[in-house]
Amino acid sequence: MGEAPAFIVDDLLGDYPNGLGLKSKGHQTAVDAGHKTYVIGDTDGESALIGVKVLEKSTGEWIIPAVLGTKPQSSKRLSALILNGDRILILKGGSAHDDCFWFLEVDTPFVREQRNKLGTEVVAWSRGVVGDTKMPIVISGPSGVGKGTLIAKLMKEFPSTFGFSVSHTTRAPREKEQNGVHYHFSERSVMEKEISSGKFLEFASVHGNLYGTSVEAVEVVADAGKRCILDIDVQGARSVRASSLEAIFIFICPPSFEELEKRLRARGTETEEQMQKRLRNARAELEQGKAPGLFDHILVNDDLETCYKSLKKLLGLDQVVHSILESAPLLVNLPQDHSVSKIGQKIVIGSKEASENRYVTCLYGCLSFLLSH
Ligand SMILES: Nc1nc2c(ncn2[C@@H]2O[C@H](COP(=O)(O)OP(=O)(O)O)[C@@H](O)[C@H]2O)c(=O)[nH]1
Ligand SMILES: Nc1ncnc2c1ncn2[C@@H]1O[C@H](COP(=O)(O)OP(=O)(O)O)[C@@H](O)[C@H]1O
Repeated sequence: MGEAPAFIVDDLLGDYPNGLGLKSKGHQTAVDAGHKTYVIGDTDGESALIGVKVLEKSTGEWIIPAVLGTKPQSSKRLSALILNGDRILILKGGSAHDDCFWFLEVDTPFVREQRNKLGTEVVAWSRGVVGDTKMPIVISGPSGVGKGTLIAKLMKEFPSTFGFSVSHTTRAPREKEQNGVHYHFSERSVMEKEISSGKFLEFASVHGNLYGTSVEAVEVVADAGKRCILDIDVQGARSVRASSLEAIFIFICPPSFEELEKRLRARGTETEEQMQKRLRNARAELEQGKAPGLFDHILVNDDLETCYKSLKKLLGLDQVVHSILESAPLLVNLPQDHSVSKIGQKIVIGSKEASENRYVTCLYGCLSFLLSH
């Protein structure tokens, strides 16, 4: 294989006029996206985290954007590449495999929505994941339909494959629920503050309480190399659909409304008043769940074992001998001295320290490394 054309984005900084406050080149990198230039790196010389500044090219105005998501620690050597015109892949030289590449969303539907909501420039970080991470699974359905039961069965049968996204909620814990396992139980004022600081991928008010999926909840599962399961309501599913997190959306229906009420009563976790509220909301949720375009699959949970079998089938698990982690990801630490370029659908990371280029296939939010020869 010949030498891939290397493109080190740091080189771009040489093209900038003086007086832009840019520091030593390796600590920063600049990428053009439409009529804006994003300068990423050590932007104030003080923070230990990677900063972002945006240059509006038509006016020459610098903007400090609102930054959502967990910011990466700064690095001595950064390079970057724009993907699909809406997100920037950032590589941190000399970093460990679990910290070496990140995505900065600059114009995805999620960022655009946040920009409209906040009325300011917005960017959003997400950590890249090495390995063949499959798409997260979003499971929705009315209270008492059996979402938790089905998810528990899946996690029990495939413990090394699936990880549960532990949501935050302001509702009180039920008797057997553990903080940090079933939910992160939170005060409303704390959660509201965290919502405005951009901690959540999505959030919604459900049955009178706040519920939200933090960016970290999904990252923890991905970092463990597992496939993430989200148990969220229909509003949450809609937000995830609008975000750049690609997922499979499954809606669980009861065989009848009477059966739903029976299950909810038999579970015995709600007061009569709460139960009535959940049943009222169930009617609307069932209608929204069946609306076209939101859910990829609708399963009726009549007989539990039959429904569980159907769930496994649509997740491609029905034939699987229990060793999902067959192909262990090839873990590499990104060398300090590297270059990055895009050739067709492939992203090529060239390394002067290694004799060969490392070929990387880019899936969204996930890079799987394939060594080339
Ligand atoms: N949007 C959103 N909904 C959530 C989240 N976590 C849980 N939910 C939903 O909130 C609703 C109430 O959940 P919960 O109080 O545990 O009651 P249950 O559905 O009766 O088990 C359910 O529809 C959940 O799917 C979250 O992080 N975001
Ligand atoms: N297919 C089923 N048939 C009968 N009962 C079920 C079935 N699926 C779940 N259940 C029971 O219904 C109740 C509600 O299930 P749960 O998983 O807590 O629902 P959700 O998480 O959707 O609120 C639980 O007591 C559970 O044991």
